[in-house]
Amino acid sequence: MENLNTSIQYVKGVGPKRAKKLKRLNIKTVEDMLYYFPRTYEDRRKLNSIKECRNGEKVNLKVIVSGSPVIYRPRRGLSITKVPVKDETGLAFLVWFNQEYMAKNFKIGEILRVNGKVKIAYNEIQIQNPVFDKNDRKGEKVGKIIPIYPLTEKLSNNEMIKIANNVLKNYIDKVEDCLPDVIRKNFNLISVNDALKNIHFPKDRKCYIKARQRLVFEELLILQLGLLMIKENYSNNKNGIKFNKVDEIKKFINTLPFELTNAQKRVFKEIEQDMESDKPMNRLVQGDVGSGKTIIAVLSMLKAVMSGYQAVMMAPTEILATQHYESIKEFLNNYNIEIELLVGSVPDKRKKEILKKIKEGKIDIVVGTHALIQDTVEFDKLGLAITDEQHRFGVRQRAKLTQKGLNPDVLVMTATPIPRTLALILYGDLDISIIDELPPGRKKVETYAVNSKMKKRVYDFVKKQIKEGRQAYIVCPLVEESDSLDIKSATELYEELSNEYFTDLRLALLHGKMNAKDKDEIMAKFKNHEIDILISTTVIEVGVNVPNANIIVIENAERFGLAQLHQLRGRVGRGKYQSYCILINDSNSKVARERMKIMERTNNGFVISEKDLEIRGPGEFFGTRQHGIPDLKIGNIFRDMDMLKQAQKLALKILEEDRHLQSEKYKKIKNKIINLFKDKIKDISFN
Ligand SMILES: Nc1ncnc2c1ncn2[C@@H]1O[C@H](COP(=O)(O)OP(=O)(O)OP(=O)(O)O)[C@@H](O)[C@H]1O
Repeated sequence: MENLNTSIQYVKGVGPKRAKKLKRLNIKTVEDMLYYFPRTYEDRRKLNSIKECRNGEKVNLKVIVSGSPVIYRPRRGLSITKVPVKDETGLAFLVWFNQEYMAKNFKIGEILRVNGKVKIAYNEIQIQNPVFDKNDRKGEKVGKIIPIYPLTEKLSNNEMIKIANNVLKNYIDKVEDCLPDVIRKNFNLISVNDALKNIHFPKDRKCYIKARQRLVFEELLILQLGLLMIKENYSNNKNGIKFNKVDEIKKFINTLPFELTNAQKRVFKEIEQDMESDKPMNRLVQGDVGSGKTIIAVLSMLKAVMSGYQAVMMAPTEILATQHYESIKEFLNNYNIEIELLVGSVPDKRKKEILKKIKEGKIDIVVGTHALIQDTVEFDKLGLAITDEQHRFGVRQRAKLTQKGLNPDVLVMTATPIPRTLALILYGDLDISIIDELPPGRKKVETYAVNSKMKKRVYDFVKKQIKEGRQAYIVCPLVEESDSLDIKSATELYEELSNEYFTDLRLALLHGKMNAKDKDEIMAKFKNHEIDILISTTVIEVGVNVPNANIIVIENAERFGLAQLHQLRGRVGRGKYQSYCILINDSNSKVARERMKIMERTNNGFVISEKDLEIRGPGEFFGTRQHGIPDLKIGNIFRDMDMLKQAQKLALKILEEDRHLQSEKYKKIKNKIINLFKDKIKDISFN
């Protein structure tokens, strides 16, 4: 049973107790440990001298034990063990607290390599709780680069180092390279064995970089291949629905109050072709804020319903689902089409009725939130599933919705433009359509970044706009990670503004913790212009459409990422009025200043997302986790962009040559792909 699937428990130095703790880190087998990478490293190669010791710094010393260990017990419950040591430059003490057994470890004259933090106390140089190697041998702890692992309770880094060491010693030869030799050669990658050894215990920086490169490349290639294979698998499945050519659609388009933009026409054509083919559609529609995605969804649903199927649309929030529901109803009010809204706040009795009707096929179009993916929702004949993602659903949730029909067509909509390279990873399983044109007549939202000293002037400006008949949003500061604090700050701002600046105007407060009915009511009032200023947390961030609102003030704008600012700004500039976005911020940080400048300069979401990638640290707003793609262990889709591009190219080439990875040389990589995706999506058959 000596293979990589061997339970970690049986590795030397582990045992059942440690195995339990390792399980918390998701390390169950030898292989898991091999692929459990250090989070960082500490370079303990350079030796210091005692003379160089500065308070608070970490040092590596080579010393000789110069006297007998002494134990002090200054008070009950505290013992101090001190071992005097020296080198040519001075004298120091190794110090441990409540570890009297340490005293037995040392003999006078013994040579040690020691690593620890310096504490200068009572005129003594102390190294407190140090780690050490004996006999002047470069051992496990001092004299080399030491890996620092992500840890869990009661499991120390030293224990992890030992385990990693044992695993490498006993199993590294069993690891087979999943990358064929030609790929390794072409991309100048080291063997997996060397890479694993050096990622845990790098000899030097160069070895580390080589190791990381190899492992990142492998990881990105596997991910990209997997996503492409899922897409291929899906689109080659001939058992999709063949929707009818529906002439009525043309008539319907002619009755719209506006003409479709060329981009909308092109994208809908792509959708129509997909829908009419016998393969299931799996398409992403990316469009900048306000580019008119809703009508595309409406047209697609109309086509599905006219072909005798049901359609469903899932949105990330109740406000948005309600809004979609209302606009779909309005667009389709001349047709005899049953449309229903299914969200968490629908009362149980009503919900039951709706569910029954959906199952019996009496409802044609259902719009809703997550409530839609519950098991109780069953369709009679689901033909089209649309998700309005705004970065909130993942592959799995999408799959859950899709499984409610028999290979229904799938349309994913997103308003967060993403550079193509990233879209290929985040939405690698989808075909992509882009609405890269705004409806005519839209004016650029004028954007100004100001500091909070200007607030009064900003509010005066808001007042002026409202006097002219417009409406405004004021977005509250984002409070870190805490809903309740968010609400507190929103409530305070609301009170301050109602009592001080806008005493004669109609204000309302909107935040995520309000119940759905209240939220809907406020949104409805705002839409009907019964409210002048909506003070809100970021719940309005996505998709809200009130064309008469022409000004948005964002407080503490520096706390938002660029994509989010762009989304928020997208709430205005949706009608015929010149619109304004005021970013209030007092931050002096370079990144914040740069963000504000970009916002002032451009209204184009695609440009903004490219810039965002350039200036921002990785992973700030679109954590891959949200997308449901497997977590990356070592690669970083932002920092490793170059490698990502290479891996993407290679993946396409490999699949061109061998669509199902059937040849012997890809067998190992195929197994890795299947393994990686197995818990993510059910029923993927890589035949
Ligand atoms: N071709 C068009 N010409 C004029 N107006 C249009 C056109 N297409 C859509 N609109 C209108 O533009 C507004 C924005 O459209 P929609 O709400 O679909 O945007 P969106 O793409 O969903 O944006 P967001 O992601 O910001 O919600 C709506 O009021 C819609 O009726």
